[in-house]
Amino acid sequence: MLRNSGLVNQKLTPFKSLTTHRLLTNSQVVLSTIKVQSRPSALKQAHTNTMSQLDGNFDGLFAKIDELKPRFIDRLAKAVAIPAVSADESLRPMVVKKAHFLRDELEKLGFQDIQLKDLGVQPPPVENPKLPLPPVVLARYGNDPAKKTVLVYGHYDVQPAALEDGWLSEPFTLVIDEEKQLMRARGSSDDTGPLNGWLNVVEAHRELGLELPVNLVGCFEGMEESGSIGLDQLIAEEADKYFKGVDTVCISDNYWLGTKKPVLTYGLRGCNYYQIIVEGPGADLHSGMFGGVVAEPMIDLVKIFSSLVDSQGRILIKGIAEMVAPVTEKEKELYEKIDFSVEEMNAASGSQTCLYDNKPEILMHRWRFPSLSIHGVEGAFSTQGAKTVIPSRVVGKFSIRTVPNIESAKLDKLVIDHCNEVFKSLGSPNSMKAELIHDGDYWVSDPFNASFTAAAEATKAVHGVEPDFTREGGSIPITLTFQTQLKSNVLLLPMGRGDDGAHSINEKLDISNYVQGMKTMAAYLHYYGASEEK
Ligand SMILES: C[C@H](N)C(=O)N[C@@H](Cc1c[nH]cn1)C(=O)O
Ligand SMILES: [Zn+2]
Ligand SMILES: [Zn+2]
Repeated sequence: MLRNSGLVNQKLTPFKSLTTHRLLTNSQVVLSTIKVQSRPSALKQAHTNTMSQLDGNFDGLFAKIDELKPRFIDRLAKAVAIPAVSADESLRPMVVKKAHFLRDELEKLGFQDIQLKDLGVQPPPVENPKLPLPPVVLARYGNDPAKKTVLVYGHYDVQPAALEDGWLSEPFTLVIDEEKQLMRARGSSDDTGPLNGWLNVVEAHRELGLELPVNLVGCFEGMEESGSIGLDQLIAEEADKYFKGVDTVCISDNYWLGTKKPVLTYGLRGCNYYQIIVEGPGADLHSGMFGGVVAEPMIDLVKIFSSLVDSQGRILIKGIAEMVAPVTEKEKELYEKIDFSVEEMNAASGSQTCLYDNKPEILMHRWRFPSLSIHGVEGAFSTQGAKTVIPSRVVGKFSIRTVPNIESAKLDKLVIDHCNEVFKSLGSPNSMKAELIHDGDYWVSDPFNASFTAAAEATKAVHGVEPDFTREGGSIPITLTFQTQLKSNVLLLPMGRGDDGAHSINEKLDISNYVQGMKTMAAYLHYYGASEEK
């Protein structure tokens, strides 16, 4: 049943299927080692020819994308209907099912050499030691040595979602809001919509009988929302095999900063995710009988939690601030030029809870300072009502978003030592273990290369404006691995808006962002294919 609380006069349509119903620090060093090679003139000619197939104008291609919109929405509806939540062990079969769905779609679209790469079982910490990791789906479209090769990455897993969290409709049913012209479902923006975008771009070319201007290599994973476990190794193994010849990498898995201006992204924060396990009594206890008599794990956990961060968002763990790269004068100028406002920030959070009252501070705290977030407690009473229980075992979850020049291993040691010291100071008879669940490094790149230029041209062709160049507060753990292992540039080309509600309730993708996003992807491939440099 659709729940429509809070919105009046809203037309809701559950979608029926058509057929069935750093500024530069670490990466600067890496980039300086990438050689820009001139391509032989015959190859340049080939690229110019594919570009000239369009006669320098995208009208036909864009019109085809517009025409195929219902089919593309249908593909998205089918994809989001599979609850591929990588963080929920019980839903792992659904993640695998979505990989199979993706393979079938790729097959139908004529992709070649489709492979489902097995990554083995999930390493600890994990409840089920035999839990299989979902496969990485590899596919290519075209293998013409005269063309450049673009690797497109996306993830088909999603964050958890439940109607009772406050969704207006079933999270795994695509609902079209006709009035707002948006599509609501978990994964619509992060990242099923953008991933589908690449498939749709291929379909539009096929329908037009238009040759793709580049060779496409698809790399689609099912563990991004859980730290991309296993993918680093696969990329290292396939760098000179499946990924041989890749000229550049394009990732569409982040968001515009606000709601109006398209952006291209050259930086991400990293994410180190930890858990604190506190164990005490042999079973959950009656607080009337045992309260004040036994040491309560939840009280110890709350004490440790409160020692991590203050209410102004300042991290209290010693040694972290010292690792953060200092802000430079040149850098400060950049923030002023970005199109963003405190009001947009408040609108996106649905509140007036922003800790800063000016754009540069907001942007710096989102992009270039670390943050520590406390996410939740496993094992604690969390439903409605007033249960008088003492939980016997609680697992607290928190993560730190990392930035240049935080060293991941050093951070882990600082965090775990801190938790051990605080717990020791409590004098509790309970036991406590603090550990890393997964990590992924930050990435900051140089946006002055052919791929970013092509994306800027594509943005101009679709939206009529120059994009802003932004960094992203979120993380895509595998980005730096692509850059270093494939010795290639990486471009982040977002499709959705800053208010899409990724990871939140009522995640959505505006229909215009889906359609314009695909046009931008398509034009990007044409501009990049025709460019003279990598
Ligand atoms: C930006 C991207 N779409 C995203 O949401 N990434 C996740 C990845 C993650 C999950 N755990 C650790 N990293 C994120 O930034 O939370
Ligand atoms: Zn994502
Ligand atoms: Zn995400």
